[in-house]
Amino acid sequence: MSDNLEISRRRLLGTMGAAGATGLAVGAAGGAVGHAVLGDGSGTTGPALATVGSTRVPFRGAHQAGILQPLQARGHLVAFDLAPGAGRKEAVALMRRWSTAAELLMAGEPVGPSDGGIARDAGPCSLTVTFGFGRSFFDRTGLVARRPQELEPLPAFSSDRLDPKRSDGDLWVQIGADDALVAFHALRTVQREAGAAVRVRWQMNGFNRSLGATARPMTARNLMGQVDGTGNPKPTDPGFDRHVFVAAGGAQPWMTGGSYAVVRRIRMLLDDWDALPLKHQEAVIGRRKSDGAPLTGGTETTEPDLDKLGPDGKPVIPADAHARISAPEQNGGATMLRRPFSFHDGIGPDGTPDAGLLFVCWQADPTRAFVPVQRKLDRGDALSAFIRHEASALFAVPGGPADGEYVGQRLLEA
Ligand SMILES: C=CC1=C(C)c2cc3[nH]c(cc4nc(cc5[nH]c(cc1n2)c(C)c5CCC(=O)O)C(CCC(=O)O)=C4C)c(C)c3C=C
Ligand SMILES: [Fe+2]
Repeated sequence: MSDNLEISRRRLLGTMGAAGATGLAVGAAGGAVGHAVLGDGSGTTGPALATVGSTRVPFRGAHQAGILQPLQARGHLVAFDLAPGAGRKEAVALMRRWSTAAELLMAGEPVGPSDGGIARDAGPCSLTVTFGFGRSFFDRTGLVARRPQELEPLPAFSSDRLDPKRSDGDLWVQIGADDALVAFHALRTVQREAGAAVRVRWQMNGFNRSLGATARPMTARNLMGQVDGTGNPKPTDPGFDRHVFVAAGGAQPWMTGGSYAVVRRIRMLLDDWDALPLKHQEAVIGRRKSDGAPLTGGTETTEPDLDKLGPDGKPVIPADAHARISAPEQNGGATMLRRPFSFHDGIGPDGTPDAGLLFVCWQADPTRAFVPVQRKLDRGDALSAFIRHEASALFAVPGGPADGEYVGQRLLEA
């Protein structure tokens, strides 16, 4: 492979998160956006509807959907608690109902006679519906013996400002789609199919850039304006599966092919951030804001030179730069797949935006990925002055369902 091809492949993968690692059922593997003249007589052109709408992600496979797919434009994260009196029997019935619904939704089909028709006319729009189990689920269902060690509560970090009502939960559903109505329809359906078995504990709504908004596929930006996602591991990297997915032969066989999701609602202090001069903003991250290239030069995909000193004898990428502190090389190889959504929940009582990042990261073992990295960030990350961790949760996300299975069957019926 030539250098140029290599660079474009890495760029594409950075853009897509981990796109292309799992099959998208329709061949529109994100990015190849066609154009069409809209039929309103205005002469306006736009992405061909067939491209965004028809992209369908398979529900079944080795891993659940919603981990390896490109970031979607809309997301809903919802945690549920089992209702008083509900236990394993109710959980089995619930996961059956939710799995049946998710498979239909991801195929772009209505769900039952009471479907409200919110997504009528739209295709699947890359919809993914992902299910996870929180630590408390195992107490509620009498399955403590099958609770993975990896679900130990996350340690408290000194910078945490966590709201318990918006943290944790027995069950978690992550919904993502490239259309707001399709995502909302999935959310409504999940809520409806929940019936009396569970109660919503918290809900968070997020977004990312829409497919086709940029002239070429690019790594996403967050609400601070930074290119965010560059350093993500790629499915073609050696050890990618080992870092992200639970391997066969572990202590909890039902988690084979699964992953652990850490969810953090991280408020950005955007007024403070925006008041910071560009050079300081770039020093906080260790990368250029314009194109995400490391401060030591090159392009977005150039490896940062963490040893390079400037004329003043100081490291070009400062010692407290976020990208330095979080880099796998600085953390004994700790690697996670970050797949976030931005959020904006209006203006807070203090007049500043209640906005930031719904940080979601995926790993085979949070005690070897999120926890050590966050410990280090907590001690000395220059970004800490501009963010606030407000909610936290950890979920065990089982592998994808095989034909005829529902999600979690290997846990609930083994
Ligand atoms: C504990 C894990 C992490 C949290 C929490 C976190 C929050 C957070 N990050 C940004 C912005 C950027 N992060 C970047 C890189 C990066 N961040 C983490 C981990 C956490 N970030 C890792 C593992 C990495 C990759 C490091 C590497 O591989 O070298 C970057 C640089 C571009 C990139 O690689 O993505 C940005 C920008 C924000 C705004 C934020 C909380 C709101
Ligand atoms: Fe980060």
